[in-house]
Amino acid sequence: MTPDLKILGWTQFFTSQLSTDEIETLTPVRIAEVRRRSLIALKADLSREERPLTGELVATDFAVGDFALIDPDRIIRRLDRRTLISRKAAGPMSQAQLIAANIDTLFITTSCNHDFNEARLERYLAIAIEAEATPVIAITKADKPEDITAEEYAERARAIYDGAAVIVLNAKDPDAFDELAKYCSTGQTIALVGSSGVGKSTIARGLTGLDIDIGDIREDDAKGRHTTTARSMYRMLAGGWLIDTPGMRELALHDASEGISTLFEDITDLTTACKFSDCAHDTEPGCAVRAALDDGSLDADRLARWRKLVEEDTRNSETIAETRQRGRKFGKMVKSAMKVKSAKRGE
Ligand SMILES: Nc1nc2c(ncn2[C@@H]2O[C@H](COP(=O)(O)OP(=O)(O)OP(=O)(O)O)[C@@H](O)[C@H]2O)c(=O)[nH]1
Ligand SMILES: [Zn+2]
Repeated sequence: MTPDLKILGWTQFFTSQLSTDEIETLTPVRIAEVRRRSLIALKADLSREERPLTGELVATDFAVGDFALIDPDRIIRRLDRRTLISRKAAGPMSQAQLIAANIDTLFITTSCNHDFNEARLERYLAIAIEAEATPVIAITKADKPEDITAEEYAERARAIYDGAAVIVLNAKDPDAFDELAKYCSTGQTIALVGSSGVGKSTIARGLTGLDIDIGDIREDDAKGRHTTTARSMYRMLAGGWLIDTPGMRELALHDASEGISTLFEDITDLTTACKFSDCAHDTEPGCAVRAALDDGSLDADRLARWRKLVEEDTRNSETIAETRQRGRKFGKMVKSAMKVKSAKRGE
């Protein structure tokens, strides 16, 4: 294993998954693009090579940012991920779609104006924590704050979660990137999320020196054609990688109960102190959550946001679980129908 692989974001975590045989015969790569029937593999010399998806390998099992092993002709296997960001796909078949793998830091972007919103930040924080990526809150437009000062926005952000660094910046100032750069050095992989207009593309351009538009990659059109071949992995000036895939823009919360528990650790702790284990924190006697509200140690707004987030997560996670269940039943039905057919044909 050559140390050059570090340039791709490779760590001991991935080396430990390889057999001696694999180390001798196969090439580790990072997946830079997932197409319908092939993958674009990024090699340690930074060249890109296409490999067809053959045999058991299907596009839906891969995400941009995954590490895999290839030989001169094929993809051999995907390696276990360190982190994974997925989303709930739109439409009735609400499956989880893989958005990006092995992200170290998620820059949650907002700005010093009406975009700043605790509930929105908490939703992204829960996603980052659940994915096991380090959340960093980047607040742009510090040069023209609205209503309150930039430092006051930073204070509000810091009050949300002490596990996230908060950086206030003017994304149009080249010096602003010094503070972000420490998350972007060789071996590191980042992604940017946030609403339209908060400055994601401005930050991405500053970090890469490339003329890119974050979140602007169109998804497949209704006829299932790929409408774009835009890249999804960009090398940053500091040496790391920025991943921007279709879907990063519409991240919705799902299966993030752990992320929510960590983010709202105070409330999680209170709920375990309620008299009834299925307490709805409503009118039940012995409710520790209500007691905290009453003595002023718990903020009512924060509790309301927690409730909404838990509800959203539960709703979305259920649909995904149900879809999976349906899919499995359908698969079984097809299999048994085929068995009947082949039995009829005397196979
Ligand atoms: N003054 C100031 N303007 C900024 C800052 N960050 C971004 N802008 C401006 O805000 C506008 C939107 O920035 P973008 O980088 O396009 O925002 P985005 O998040 O990529 O938005 P979408 O492309 O719509 O998703 C542009 O005109 C930027 O020049 C900042 O820190 N200060
Ligand atoms: Zn309770």
